[in-house]
Amino acid sequence: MFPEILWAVPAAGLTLPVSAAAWHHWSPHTWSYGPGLVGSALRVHLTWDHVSQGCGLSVTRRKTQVKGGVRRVSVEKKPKLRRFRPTPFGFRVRARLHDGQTPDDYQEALTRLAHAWRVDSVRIRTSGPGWVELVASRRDPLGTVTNAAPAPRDWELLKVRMGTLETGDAWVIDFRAVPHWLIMGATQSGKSTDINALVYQLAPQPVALAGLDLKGGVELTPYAKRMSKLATTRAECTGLLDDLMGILNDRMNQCREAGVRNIWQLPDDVRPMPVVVVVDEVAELYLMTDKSEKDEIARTSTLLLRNAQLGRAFGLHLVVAGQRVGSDLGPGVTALRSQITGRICHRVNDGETAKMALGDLAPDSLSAAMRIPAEMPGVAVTVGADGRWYRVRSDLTTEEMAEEASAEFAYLAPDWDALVSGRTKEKETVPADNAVDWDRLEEELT
Ligand SMILES: Nc1ncnc2c1ncn2[C@@H]1O[C@H](COP(=O)(O)OP(=O)(O)OP(=O)(O)O)[C@@H](O)[C@H]1O
Repeated sequence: MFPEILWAVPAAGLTLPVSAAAWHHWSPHTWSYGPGLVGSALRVHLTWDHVSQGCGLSVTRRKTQVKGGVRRVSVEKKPKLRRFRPTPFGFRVRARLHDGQTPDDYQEALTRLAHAWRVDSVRIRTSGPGWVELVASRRDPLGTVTNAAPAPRDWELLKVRMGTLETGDAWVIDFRAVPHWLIMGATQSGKSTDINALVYQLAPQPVALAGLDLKGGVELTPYAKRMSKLATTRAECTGLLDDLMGILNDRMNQCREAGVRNIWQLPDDVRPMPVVVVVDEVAELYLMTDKSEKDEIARTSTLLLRNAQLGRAFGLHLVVAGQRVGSDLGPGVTALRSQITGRICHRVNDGETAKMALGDLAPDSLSAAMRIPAEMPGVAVTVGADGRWYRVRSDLTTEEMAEEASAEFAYLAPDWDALVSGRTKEKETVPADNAVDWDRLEEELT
């Protein structure tokens, strides 16, 4: 369709035939990223005809050919490529979908594309009506450790920057989009670092934090100052979950009376504070050491499930972490998993746990999860708001950072009893340097 033009590659002193379509995507900007990128651009555009055919992305169309007499012939039509752009690790490019194609067709072809383009990986970055944007990385963007940046003071409510996606974009957890998260991983795989990041970044926000830690509290006690409630025994866990059910019921009534479906539709001044509950080592909640615990476990399991089912609309969010979950822990675990749409699967020791974490939402991600190497802690496969899976690596948030943030923002932790009785949106105590709003006081007195 486009006339072939002769395009000189000055750096190599070569002259190559390049289509005008390809020329359209190159710019002096492309050159500035070096010969690697130019090589990739050449490879992608010059080989796109047969690569798209080989990857099953071309379609066969019937066409009338006039040459040597009018006749109908079949031609392979490749998808159009647009917007070739450099990225820190490679490039991204948009492909126009043929009629009848969906981004899933590209999802299936990603490994084939990576081999054809001689890159480490190709992933779908984003898609829209009729197009899909692919991002190709020449080396694994997750290979480097990034220390967490200081928590932003201009936080967005219930959003936490966890790390980096393999597309090079930020990996962000947004509890308002995905209310509950399951974090799975073997020991030393990076689960606690995720919880550190959550505590560190939620601490300055007007959010209540609570914890269930059946490892005797060793994991969450450092953050107790910022937590409104920390349960470390089975009885305390049941009590805390009972309290959450009470909060849930109050919020339901409040929403019903106001004629709204969720707390986010309530006016700012009456909207109750969101609560994020961290459950560490979830298997401990379900493991029975003797038969007398049976009823208590069943009760805990039901309460957790109810909170997961109803919490979304009423600002109750669960983060459930553990080394292992399997159906052998009882039907409650499988039911709980089905209520949790956010999944993070670090390196795991058994396929069953990976299946529990990802199998129902992204079965094609299992092999990627099973291949996470032990020498890359923090690397995980996640499924989030867009329903796609991504390889990710968390930023390194240390326990000290989270502990310091907990102490600094301890004054923001609402009193649990007040929260349960629905009396408070925020703890009445304020930091010393901000203890009295003198201007307001003066105004009120005069
Ligand atoms: N994103 C990351 N980049 C680099 N190192 C990391 C990352 N995440 C975790 N680590 C390191 O890996 C080690 C284990 O991390 P972490 O304690 O979070 O794992 P864990 O799964 O909670 O382990 P355990 O179950 O034994 O508590 C720590 O030394 C931590 O510093």
